[in-house]
Amino acid sequence: MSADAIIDVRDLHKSYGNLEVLKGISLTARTHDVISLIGASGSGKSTFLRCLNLLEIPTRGEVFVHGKRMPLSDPDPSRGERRVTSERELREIRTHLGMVFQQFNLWSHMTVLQNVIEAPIRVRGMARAEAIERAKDLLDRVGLSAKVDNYPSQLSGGQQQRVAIARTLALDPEIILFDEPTSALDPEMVGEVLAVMRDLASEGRTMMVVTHEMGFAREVSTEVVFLEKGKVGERGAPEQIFGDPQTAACKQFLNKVL
Ligand SMILES: Nc1ncnc2c1ncn2[C@@H]1O[C@H](COP(=O)(O)OP(=O)(O)OP(=O)(O)O)[C@@H](O)[C@H]1O
Repeated sequence: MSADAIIDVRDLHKSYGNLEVLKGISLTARTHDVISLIGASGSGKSTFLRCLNLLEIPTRGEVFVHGKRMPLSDPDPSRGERRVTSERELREIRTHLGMVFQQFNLWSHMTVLQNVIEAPIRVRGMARAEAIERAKDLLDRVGLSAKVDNYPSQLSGGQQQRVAIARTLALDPEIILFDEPTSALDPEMVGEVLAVMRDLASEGRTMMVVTHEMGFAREVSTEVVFLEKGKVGERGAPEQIFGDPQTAACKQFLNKVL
């Protein structure tokens, strides 16, 4: 593993009962990488992303974050189940991995500002005044300084997703995992969220993005990974994948979506 790898995934497998969803995926994300995961519906993109921070428990394979192995018991061939061996370690490692979900997942009983300051105060023990100052800066960056005292239900989907991004940034994670961040949005709101993500990429944030937005994948990624039926079908620079795909499956997929 190279020294600057933030996430190193080795031979990841995931099954739900008899359904084998991930069939051995290896992938490394280094500082400043923007990796887009693309592929047909059901190819395993979201499952892969959720295995990285153990929101799903991989059946086999390992995930290393900064060289530290995610705390999982060894695969048990008889039962196929693995368990988290240290909740404390998992919590610690997760602070390096931010995640933005399709459905925003904001706390509905908290204002926008409270949503953003909660984790820094609770997880990092940051002083309240400092957390508020930082949160206001972040909300300004995502264009929402006027909404700090609103509740999520008073915001559009695009605005809620921008709050979710600010909330993730508040912990200053080394990599941000985006799980189809624009899929739940009305079309007119997709652009404002992608614009924030483009800004993050241009300032060198390390990101892994499951997306159906091929324009974003093509223009912003440093690497595109095409998943096909739970395996890496093809991977490469965006100009390679979009300009000259090598596999029939990737060509067919791109013909359908472009
Ligand atoms: N909790 C679960 N239990 C059983 N099967 C699941 C579960 N989560 C996902 N699957 C199945 O795993 C497969 C891959 O799903 P996943 O959501 O990872 O695909 P995807 O590539 O992200 O698709 P999409 O682009 O439609 O979101 C699908 O067949 C799905 O039905």
